[in-house]
Order: sequence, then C-alpha cells, then structure tokens
Amino acid sequence: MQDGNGLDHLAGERAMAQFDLQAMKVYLAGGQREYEISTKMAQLVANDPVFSKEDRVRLARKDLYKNSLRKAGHAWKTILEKGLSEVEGLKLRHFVDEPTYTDLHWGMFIPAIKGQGTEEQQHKWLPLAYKMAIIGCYAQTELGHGSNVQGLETTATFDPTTDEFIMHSPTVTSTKWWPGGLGKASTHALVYARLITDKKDHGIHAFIAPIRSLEDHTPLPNVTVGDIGVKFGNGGYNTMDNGFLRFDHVRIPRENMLMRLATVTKDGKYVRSNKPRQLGYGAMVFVRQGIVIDASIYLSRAVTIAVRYSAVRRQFGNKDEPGELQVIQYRTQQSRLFPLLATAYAYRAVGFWMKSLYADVMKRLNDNDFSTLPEVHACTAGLKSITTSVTADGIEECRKLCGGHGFLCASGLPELYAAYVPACTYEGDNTILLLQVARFLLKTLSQVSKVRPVGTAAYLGNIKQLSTQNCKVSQGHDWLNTSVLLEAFEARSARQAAAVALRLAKGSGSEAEFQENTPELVESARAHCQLILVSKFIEQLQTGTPEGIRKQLEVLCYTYAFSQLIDNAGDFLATGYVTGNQIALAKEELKHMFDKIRPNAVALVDAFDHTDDYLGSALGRYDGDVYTHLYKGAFKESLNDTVVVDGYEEYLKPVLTQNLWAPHSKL
Ligand SMILES: CCCCCCCCCCCCCCCCCCCCC/C=C/C(=O)SCCNC(=O)CCNC(=O)[C@H](O)C(C)(C)COP(=O)(O)OP(=O)(O)OC[C@H]1O[C@@H](n2cnc3c(N)ncnc32)[C@H](O)[C@@H]1OP(=O)(O)O
Ligand SMILES: Cc1cc2nc3c(=O)[nH]c(=O)nc-3n(C[C@H](O)[C@H](O)[C@H](O)COP(=O)(O)OP(=O)(O)OC[C@H]3O[C@@H](n4cnc5c(N)ncnc54)[C@H](O)[C@@H]3O)c2cc1C
Repeated sequence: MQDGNGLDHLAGERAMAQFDLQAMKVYLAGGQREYEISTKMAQLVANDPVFSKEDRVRLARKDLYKNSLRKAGHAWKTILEKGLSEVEGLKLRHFVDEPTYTDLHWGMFIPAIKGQGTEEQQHKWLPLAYKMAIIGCYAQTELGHGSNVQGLETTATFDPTTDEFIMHSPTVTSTKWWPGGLGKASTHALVYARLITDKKDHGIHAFIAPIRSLEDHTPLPNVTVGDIGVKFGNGGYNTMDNGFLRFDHVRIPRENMLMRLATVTKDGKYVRSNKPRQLGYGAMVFVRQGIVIDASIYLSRAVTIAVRYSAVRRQFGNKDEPGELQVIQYRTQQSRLFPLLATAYAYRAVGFWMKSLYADVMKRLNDNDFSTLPEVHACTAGLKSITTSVTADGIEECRKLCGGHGFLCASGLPELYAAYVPACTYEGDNTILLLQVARFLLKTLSQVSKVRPVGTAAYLGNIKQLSTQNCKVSQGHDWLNTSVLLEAFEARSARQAAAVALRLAKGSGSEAEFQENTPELVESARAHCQLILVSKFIEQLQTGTPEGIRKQLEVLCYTYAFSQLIDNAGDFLATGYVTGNQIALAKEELKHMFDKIRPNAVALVDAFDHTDDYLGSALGRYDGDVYTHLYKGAFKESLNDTVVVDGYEEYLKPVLTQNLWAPHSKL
C-alpha cells in the first residue's frame, strides 16, 4: 500500500512534461479572465460545506432532492450576497456540479422568453425571472411525443369572450412528461401547445402557464403536477425533479402566449409574423451549442481520472525493466485512452468556435438576416449529437480503463456517466438530430448548382473535384499535411452524401424510400460532423495559439484526426478516396503521436485544472494516492457503520445456526 503521507505520487510523471502547463490551463479555460474566475469559483465551492458532494450516491431520493434544493438556494444567496457577475454565477453552478431546476430556469425558460416574447412580454416576465421571483421550466415533451414536436397534443384554445386561452390535456399521452424543474420546484411552465382559434388548429406555439401558487407553492386549481420518478443510476440526474403536468381546462390570459412569431388578437384573429417559425426552436439551438463545451468538460473529467490512475496502477512487468509496469505504458491502454484525451481537447476548441457561431447567428437574427439559420441548426444539432454520444461512450470506456476500481462509485465514474448519459436523448435524440443534418445535406446538394454552399457546408461546392481525385498520401508523414488530411475528410463526407442523394434522386421521392435510406443518411451526417470537428480543431490551432503549447496541441489534433480516420476506415475505404495502405500509414503515424503524448499525458490532464473536490474520485486524485483513499473510503460505507451487520440476527444467524440441510435435498 502507498503511504498516504501527502506525497505527490505523480511527481515523476509531471516532471516529464514538455509544454507550458500554465499557458495550457489558460487556453483551456478560454482566456486569462475566465481562468481566474474559474479558479476563484472552484475554491469558493470546494470550501463551502453546503456544496459538499460527499455521500451523494448513497442518499435516498427525497434526501438527495432536498439537499439539491438546499444547494441551489445557497448558490443563489451566494450569488446575490457576493454580487457575482453572470459569468461567475455560471461558473459557480458548474462547480456545484449537479443538475437542478435552476438549469432549466436560466438555460431554457429565460432564453425562450427572450427569443419568442415581444418586447412588452419580455419587460413583464424577465425581471421576475431574473430575480427568481418566479421559477420557470421548459414544458415541451409529452408522454406520447418528444422528438416529433409537431405531434404534441396539449391544446390552448382561445376564448374571445373572456380574452383567455384554455389550456387542456385531452389524453393521457398529452401529459407533459420529462421537463426538468417541473416536478416540484417550478411556479411557471413554458408550455408548448397546439393553438386553436375558432376551431382552427394553428400548430405548436409557446405559452407561459402559472402552475403553482406564489403564496404556498400548491398546484393551482385544475393543474395536476408531480415528479415522474427515480432515474438511471445513483445520484446522477436524480437531483433533478423531472415532472409531469396535466391541465384540465385551465384558463390563462391571452397575453401569456409568446407573440413574437405569431399573434392572436383580442377578437381571435391569428396573425403570423414574417419571421421564420423555426425561431420558435431557438432555446434548443442555444442549449445545443453549449452542449459541445460541456461534452469536453465531462469527457475531460473521465479522462483525467483514467490517465492519472493508469499512471499509478501497475500490473505485470517485463524482463527489461525492474518491477511492474504502469498500465499507461501498455500500447492497448494508450490506444484506448489517448484518443479520448485528444477528443476532449478537440471538443474544447470546437466548443469555443460554436460560441462564436452562435453569437454570429444571434447578431444576424437581430438584423432580420435568417440566411445562416439552417446551417447553424444543422451544425448545432449534429455536433450536439456526435459529441454527446462519443462522450457518454468515452466515460464508460474510461471506467473500463480503470479496471475493477472503476466500477466503484468512489472512482467518480459511475455517477459521472449517470449524470451525463441522458444528454444523448435530451435536447433531441441523437439519431433524430443526425437525420436533421442529413436533410440539410440533401437540400444543400440539390441546390449546389444554383446556390453556393457556405460555412461548414462550403466544401460541398467542390463536390465534382472531391468525387474524382484521390488521396495523395504515399508516406506516413504525408498525413501531417493538414490540407491532405482535411481533403480526406471532405472527400469522404462529400462522397457519402452524394451517394445517398443519388440513390434517393433515382427513386420516386417517397417517404418510404427516404426511410429505407436512413442508416446511410445518418452515416453521411456523421461524416459531415466529423469533418467539422477535425477542420475546426485545425482552424482553432492555426489562429494564434501560444508558442509554449502549440506543439502539444498539434500532436493532440493529429491524434484526434488519425483516430477518427482509423475508427471510420470502413467508410473512408468504401468511398474509394483512400486505400488500405494509406490507412495503414495513418495507423503508424498515430502510434508516433502516442509516443509524443505519453510523457505529457499527466500534465495534459492537469491542464484541465479539475480540483479534487470537483472530480470526486479516489482514482483521479491530483496526488495519485489512490490506494490509501480507496481503503479509507470503504469505512464511510454505511454497511460498515456497525461491525456486525443489521440483519444478522433475523436473516444470517438462522442460516448459520439452523441445520436445514437434509441428506435427501437436491443441493
Ligand atoms: C446550483 C444552482 C445555481 C443557482 C444559480 C443560478 C446560476 C445560473 C445557472 C445557469 C445554468 C444554465 C445552464 C444551461 C444548461 C441548460 C441545461 C439543459 C438541460 C437539458 C434539459 C433538457 C431539455 C429538453 O430536452 S427540451 C426538449 C427538447 N426536444 C427536442 O429537442 C425535440 C427534438 N425535435 C426537434 O427538434 C424537431 O421537432 C425536429 C428537429 C425533429 C423537426 O421536426 P419536424 O416537425 O419534422 O420539422 P419542423 O418542425 O416542421 O421544421 C422543419 C424545418 O425546420 C428546421 N428546423 C428544425 N429545427 C430547427 C431549429 N432548432 N432551428 C432552426 N431550424 C430548425 C428543419 O431543418 C426544417 O427546415 P427545412 O427543411 O428547411 O424546412
Ligand atoms: C434527463 C432528461 C431531461 C429532459 N428534460 C426535458 C425538459 O426539460 N423539457 C422537455 O420538454 N423535455 C425534456 N426531456 C425530453 C427529451 O427532450 C426527449 O426525451 C427527447 O427529445 C427524445 O424524445 P422521445 O423521448 O420522444 O424519444 P423518441 O422519439 O420516442 O425516441 C425513441 C427511439 O425512436 C427513434 N426514433 C424516433 N423517431 C424516429 C424517426 N423519425 N426516425 C428514426 N428513428 C426515430 C429514436 O432515435 C429513439 O431511438 C428530457 C429527457 C431526459 C431524458
């Protein structure tokens, strides 16, 4: 056993680092100011006992939820008392590190009002929401429909005699089901419902419905509301009160319909604005763009745990070296772990770019320029899908990389997975979102001779060239030319999209044919998104990365790109752009990259700057003192509260003392 005397068991690893760690920390934080805020908020949370994460996986649901309410209330009080800025508040929430009702209030309720409310409505609702005098949630999904938003059943029928909407849940399947914060905390719900005026159905619109009394928090008359039940895993997403909601002819004022995109007048006339109705999905675009950086953060946590532990853990050995080998020395461990490390870096770089993409589209929308909206939708939907799927799988892979100890909650990995994996479903099921990207690609290709594709789809403008010329790589180091690398990803994506588009074009255009081709459409969407990820990672590196970290970032970028190339070799080969030999050369280059990462691995995860408090992992501790803390941790287990277990007298003793076995027994 190691000594547990506060020594840095990873000091030798850290001494090998070949880059400027501090500069990397600042880069990953998004700048010096962000880095300072992050450090300050991490300490603030770690030093406040109310925010302790201890025992989260052992608490019963009621206690877990109450504790989460306590933390959220305390966080809000801290924000007000310390006068924290918006960025500081967001960081504070980040380090508190558990899903709670305030996420939906700030993350979806408020953005939806901003995006879909008129100025007058914003003036009415936003001040109340900003001071949290009301708590809002985002009630879109129903028991019967989530992905198919147009299929929602809740109705909002206008009654001109009273100037009100009647909110109603006509069927069991129309029950709102899943909205976070709805179950127990919210006073108001942003409800997506079918607007009906004069017996005419105008489709889905957004309404603000009060659901609980502001006096005593009881549900308002004819509102049935509650929590939907325990979810996957211990702790994890169970701190959130995902809820159900039914309306029985509940009346709300006409002004509670968000009317920026469409209006209902006092006399019941329905008037559409000239803005695209897709702006009604704006809150989803907002959250999806933020999910990419979140993916990087979650993946980096799992990778930090797995890298540090792999440097501490020793198994077997060889004739050439004394003692057992660190498991990080094994090529198979490296080939599973280092691409995930590189992926966490890639998603960070792309996440920064997504923020600028989102800022750009918002600016354009304010100027009534809707031209980039389809591309931004495809981008946010696609990257949300890819990054969450890879991250969820990556956390699970890191658990396996930590062997048996990874399966213990003390590793921090089971809870991390439980908290993260719903990201593959919420904000749009990942397959549904890839199909949206595929539709965008088909549309872009169908117009390519008339409309020059822009932004992330610009390469489709070169479809002829990309479809005819082949990869020029003849030696391994040819792959280190980023233009060559990018062209491979462009050609593979363009060819996959063109192949499925051609097949569809030859058909009758029926929905059945489209359905038949959805697996290929999803693959082509994935190829397009992988291209975006590789190209934006490269682009970010080429725009002013500090000298002290550039080399390492380049290594990570190649590692990411080569592992994508190899993992998807079947697709690359099938398009005919690359040969088997070229893939083999990329494999060799990837191994060279692993050799470059190896001495820097621990420092590269240190650069994510996750505190021990935030990681909550005995395996991922900064000092690497894994075994002492696993051992100490066992004594916190409630089964060990007594030496002789509760239940011994009733259930164990009889087994041990009554001789129930009989010779004729079949046992
Ligand atoms: C500790 C406490 C601290 C306290 C202190 C407070 C401090 C502050 C804390 C702040 C915290 C903030 C954190 C924020 C994080 C937020 C966390 C969020 C957690 C997540 C919870 C989950 C929420 C949800 O899941 S909400 C529900 C999401 N639902 C979906 O995503 C449904 C998926 N379905 C769809 O998106 C659509 O229906 C779709 C895309 C399938 C299309 O359906 P369709 O019906 O076939 O198509 P249609 O609607 O007719 O449209 C076709 C047309 O429109 C284009 N389109 C579609 N979508 C969009 C879009 N989003 N934008 C633009 N365009 C779009 C589509 O491409 C078609 O175009 P054309 O082909 O050109 O016609
Ligand atoms: C933790 C969590 C929090 C959530 N929070 C909220 C919230 O705050 N507010 C809110 O409104 N909602 C929320 N949701 C709901 C969430 O947005 C939906 O669950 C999500 O959009 C997926 O929809 P669905 O459940 O209807 O899945 P379904 O669409 O029923 O998907 C089931 C399966 O069918 C497949 N499928 C469906 N349609 C097609 C198709 N056309 N082609 C091919 N395959 C298809 C899907 O890929 C999937 O594999 C939350 C969900 C979770 C898990």
